[in-house]
Amino acid sequence: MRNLISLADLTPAELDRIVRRAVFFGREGVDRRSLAGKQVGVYFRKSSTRTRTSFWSAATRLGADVITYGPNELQLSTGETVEDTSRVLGQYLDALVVRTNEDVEEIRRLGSSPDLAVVNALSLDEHPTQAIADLATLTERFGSLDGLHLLAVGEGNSSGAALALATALSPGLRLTLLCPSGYEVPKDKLDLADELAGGKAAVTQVTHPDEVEGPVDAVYTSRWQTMGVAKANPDWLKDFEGFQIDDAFLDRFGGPDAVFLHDLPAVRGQEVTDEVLDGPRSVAWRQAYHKMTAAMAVLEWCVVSPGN
Ligand SMILES: NC(=O)NCCC[C@H](N)C(=O)O
Repeated sequence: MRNLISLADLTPAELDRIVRRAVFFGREGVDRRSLAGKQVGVYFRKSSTRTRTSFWSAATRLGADVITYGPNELQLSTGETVEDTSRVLGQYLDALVVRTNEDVEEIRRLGSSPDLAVVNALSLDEHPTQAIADLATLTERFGSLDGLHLLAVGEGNSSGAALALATALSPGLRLTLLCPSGYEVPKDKLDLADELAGGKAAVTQVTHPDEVEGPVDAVYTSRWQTMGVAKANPDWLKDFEGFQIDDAFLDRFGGPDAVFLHDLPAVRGQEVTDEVLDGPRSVAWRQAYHKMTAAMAVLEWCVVSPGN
């Protein structure tokens, strides 16, 4: 059993293997039995459309049985400790997939039982399985991550932080984060990315579009209002002027084969226009599909770890 709580816990080879496995599922089909007889819990304390359903579907397609818990269904909500919860659930389950409003360190406590593999399906500060789906989408599209330049635009949220760590672990991939001033990916995550890459992560953060050094192969955005993160400034939308991805933005930074990614859900007409999200350069819907192949790859890696 092993946890997948932060990408920072992985080696470059491990991340590469999980991403390749997700691409493999996308190519060869998603009905496998490698988790037959296993039990997977899915515990979501926040809203979810893609991640919860894709993990459930992934576990079922791999042959596991699934039990799901809403925000108030475990005794955690009546005061049982996280460690006691982990110790008990580890006797029934092989894996627990968790989405919470806490940070990575809180999920680590839930992963304290050696008998339970805990998967971070979004914490306040990192969204590792999203980044795995994102890298699988890019690998499938371009054949390799080597030499790609990804531009991630908008609020520097958990998806942006995960992309920074994933980039640090993916030699040849370059990431530019374009976040309005005051909404950047936190410095501790960028420092961690640097540390992972031996002091030279190919990650740059800028706060104005004029500072982006293109061209880029992919433009990524995320909903500007991150779940559970209230903005101090009631006029915050003004801070995001010039950050909407429309065709002109894609033309300005992207080369002819550039693609558009979005972790979804989208607020159409805000961070992205319909023409881009539904247009020929969008791989956002395939990216959503890869949430499931990534979930399969992660569950296998955590619970059974087959060689391919
Ligand atoms: N694909 C997803 O997992 N979407 C959920 C929202 C992610 C976004 N980064 C947020 O926290 O608001």
